[in-house]
Amino acid sequence: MTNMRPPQKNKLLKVIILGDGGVGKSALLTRFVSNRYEENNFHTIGVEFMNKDITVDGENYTLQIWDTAGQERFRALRTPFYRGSDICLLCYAVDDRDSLRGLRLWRNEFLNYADVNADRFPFIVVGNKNDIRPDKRQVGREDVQQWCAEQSIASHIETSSKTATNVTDAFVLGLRQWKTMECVAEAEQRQNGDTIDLTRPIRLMQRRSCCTGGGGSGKPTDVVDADDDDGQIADAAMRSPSSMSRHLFGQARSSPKAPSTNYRL
Ligand SMILES: Nc1nc2c(ncn2[C@@H]2O[C@H](COP(=O)(O)OP(=O)(O)OP(=O)(O)O)[C@@H](O)[C@H]2O)c(=O)[nH]1
Repeated sequence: MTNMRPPQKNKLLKVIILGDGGVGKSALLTRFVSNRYEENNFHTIGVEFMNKDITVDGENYTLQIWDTAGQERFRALRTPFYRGSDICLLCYAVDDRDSLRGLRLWRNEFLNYADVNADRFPFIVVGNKNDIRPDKRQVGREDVQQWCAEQSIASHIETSSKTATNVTDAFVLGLRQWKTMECVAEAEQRQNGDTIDLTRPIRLMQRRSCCTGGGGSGKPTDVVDADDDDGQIADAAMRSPSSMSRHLFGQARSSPKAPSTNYRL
């Protein structure tokens, strides 16, 4: 007989990346999951996702990250996939002022289709391409801080998929914000008497309490500890076991990033 506990499954969180076409959403995903960067990317058509295992503050997570098409003409292809998101990265490029302005529309589109409480949802504003020459920069940190304050968004980070700066940190920031909000929601639930939402049975079963200790024996790709703050730091899909392959929804594209498995609607 043994006292060993069975290995705990990773918590599965759905992360969605939104923003104008060309700000670098696909590059961010590729850098985070595969640690690769390609200079010439094709526009995403529809949506696609990749999974990535990560350990943060001693807890194991599988992030299912959805990259969406930024071009307006693909709106109908991407919006059905907003539901069930746990974290949203709102992405702009620091050399494109309009892409920051556009985030208000992206946030509204997400709120419309994801049906979440705007005040209780972890939005992270990500300013990509911060490797560009200073004279090319169109968005200063003060501009973003002001924008975030107006939209009541607490978290902002600048990244570069090209130089791999802060890319993991952006996802970890989202994860920590999600965890904070879950803890607040759980505390409120306890105060108001436990209420079980029977409309979300699968997701409830997938999660352990966010306030309990970590552990688990998954095979994390990245490990981030609590102290690392300053350092480099559609339901069928949710059940996908793959952690590295890229899955396409909508039309496939002729891209060097073609996935090993394609799903088409
Ligand atoms: N300098 C620089 N260029 C980047 C960076 N990330 C992406 N790019 C470039 O920006 C272009 C667009 O990148 P994508 O990742 O395809 O942009 P996207 O937001 O996914 O675009 P859509 O698929 O149309 O929504 C590509 O040519 C990339 O090489 C970065 O961090 N720095």
